[in-house]
Amino acid sequence: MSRKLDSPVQTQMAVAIFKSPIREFHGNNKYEGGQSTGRRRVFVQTERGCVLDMELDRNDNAHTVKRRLQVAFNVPTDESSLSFGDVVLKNDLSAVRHDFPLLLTRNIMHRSSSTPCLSPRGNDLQQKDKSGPIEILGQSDRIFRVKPLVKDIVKAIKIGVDPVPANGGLGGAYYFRNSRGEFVAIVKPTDEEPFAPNNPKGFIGKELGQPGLKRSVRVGETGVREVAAYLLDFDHFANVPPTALVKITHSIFNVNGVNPNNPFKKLVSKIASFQQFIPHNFDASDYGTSSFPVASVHRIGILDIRIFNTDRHGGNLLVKKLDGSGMFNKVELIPIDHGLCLPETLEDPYFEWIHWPQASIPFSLDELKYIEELDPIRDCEMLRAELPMIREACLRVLLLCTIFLKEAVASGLCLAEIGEMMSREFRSEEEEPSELELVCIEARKLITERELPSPRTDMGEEEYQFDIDCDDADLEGCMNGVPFHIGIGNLGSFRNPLSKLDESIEEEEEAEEILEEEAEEILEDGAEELLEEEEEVEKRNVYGGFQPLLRIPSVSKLSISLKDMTLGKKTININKHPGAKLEDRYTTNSSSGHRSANEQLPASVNFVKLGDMTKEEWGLFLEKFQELLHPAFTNRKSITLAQRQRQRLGTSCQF
Ligand SMILES: Nc1ncnc2c1ncn2[C@@H]1O[C@H](COP(=O)(O)OP(=O)(O)OP(=O)(O)O)[C@@H](O)[C@H]1O
Repeated sequence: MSRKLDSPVQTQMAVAIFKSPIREFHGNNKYEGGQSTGRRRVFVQTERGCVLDMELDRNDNAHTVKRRLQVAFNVPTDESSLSFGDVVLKNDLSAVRHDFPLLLTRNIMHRSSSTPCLSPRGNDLQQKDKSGPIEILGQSDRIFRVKPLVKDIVKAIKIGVDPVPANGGLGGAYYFRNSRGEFVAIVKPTDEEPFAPNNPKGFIGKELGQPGLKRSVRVGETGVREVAAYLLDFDHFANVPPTALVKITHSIFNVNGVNPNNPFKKLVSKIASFQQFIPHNFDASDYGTSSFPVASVHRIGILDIRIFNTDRHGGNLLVKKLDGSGMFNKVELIPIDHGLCLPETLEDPYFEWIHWPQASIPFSLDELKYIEELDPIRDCEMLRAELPMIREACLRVLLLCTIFLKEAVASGLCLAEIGEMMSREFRSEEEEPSELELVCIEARKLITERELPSPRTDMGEEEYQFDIDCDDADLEGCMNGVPFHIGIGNLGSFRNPLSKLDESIEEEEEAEEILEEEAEEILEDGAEELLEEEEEVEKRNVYGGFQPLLRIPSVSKLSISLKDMTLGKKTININKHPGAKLEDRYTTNSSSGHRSANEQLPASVNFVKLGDMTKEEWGLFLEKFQELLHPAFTNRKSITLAQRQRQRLGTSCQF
């Protein structure tokens, strides 16, 4: 049963501070070392974006915190969940770190539009935020570059220099200015991302924590990725502008349901990414790419590969003329907008640079040294320390891609080749796994075989749900002039792993829906145990749900192999146009101007999951993955060679 909550307008009056037991705070210093004393300040963010400051002490547990939040939101403790990154807080709060946001959600996941949402109640809760207008979350040394910017902006706000909304992009973004009126930072609130509840551009329909524009990046979690990209850009190698997560309070921010032109618009607090504004002349989609320095393209490419960037389109590369005279050879590139990197599962990355000539030029010595010195384990530890809410699945992607980069470079591959091996191909509207994904599929198959020593006897024929049209014989053929052989003879009728994995997502979703419906009914009767089941669903969301029965056909030769074959009958329609800016991929098609998330989200396919493996399986998987890389790279080199030979032959034939 849902309790009556406040009106949508009140709902959106984000409140930062109210009286005890959720207290006021005035800066960070007194909490330094708070973790060791058990006293911590946290920001509780609701699924609709409201932000509340709260102090935890050593005696607090999830229940006591929820009880306090019950006072604020009038939602019973057994109807809400509190999470910190991957961790759904049941009792122990030791995972929670000082100064970081917790997410408060209601347990019933699918609500009708009339269902009220978590909202602070009562006028006494509004507008009592005495903390600074901008507070940097975390105390990392690495964000020292952001501090002076914050100071400048706070000064400017005090004398009435207001921020300006940015027009570009799908999400809400605001340019904050200094006292001279110059742009100093761009701020992107997490609840204004595409499809988030307070998106100002009409892309709404989801709540924080749900799958977002890309299913593998949850709504509200792009900001943490922006910061991760900056932190991973050691020595400012790729030139990512300094970025931090902040809690920021201003009346400019969008709250759907509140008239933006209301002169009495209230202050609202948001959790947002805060990035230094870099003056620039163009973006890469407006400018001749031949003038881009090879080193800049390589450095940005190296970063994109490490972080598995799914959104490196031309608009996300700012171009700054260095000489001011328009001489083409003097430009600097600034990579921005890393909100869609480090997805929770592998999908199709997008690398605008992939066909630029610079990407085919071999790496320089200093680039090779930088890559050689990358230590993905250290990178993961650093991110866990600096951004403790980052999800483990994202860190697995970072680890995997860094290993892939290092091994590829050691095998002599150039940037373009590495990018191509990570990218999927589209053939007649069907999306096929990348070579990287094929290696992962094979590695998973090998570890699954280890777990199930005699698959032929363990698995009945009925478990093979998706047969493909394929003779009971090995496949041989020739692709790009390179002969290939795929050994499938032993398996007979085998199940298409790609279809299976896709199907399993649908099954999982159906199962989830049923669970949620049941949960709704039983919750009405106040049944406690379903909450736990719901948390299990949440966990399965996080880890993807391990499927021990997942069987992959025996593919003896990688890469060339599956990549150039259609393995199943299942057609996956991908509604996207690689290369387009995100905003161009989504168009308004409803008269209200609001785009429903479910209407607009493209179908996406997941060929291989990483987050669902246990620690032990993950270790084994990485071992197999590395073993399989060498043949995959050798194969890629022979394809490149064959292509070059064909090109040469083609050229000579013209004469
Ligand atoms: N650090 C920066 N310095 C200067 N301008 C910036 C910076 N970051 C973003 N911008 C500008 O703000 C615009 C919107 O930012 P951004 O692309 O990051 O938003 P978005 O909503 O995530 O976009 P998209 O829909 O393309 O993913 C950009 O097109 C760019 O012009």
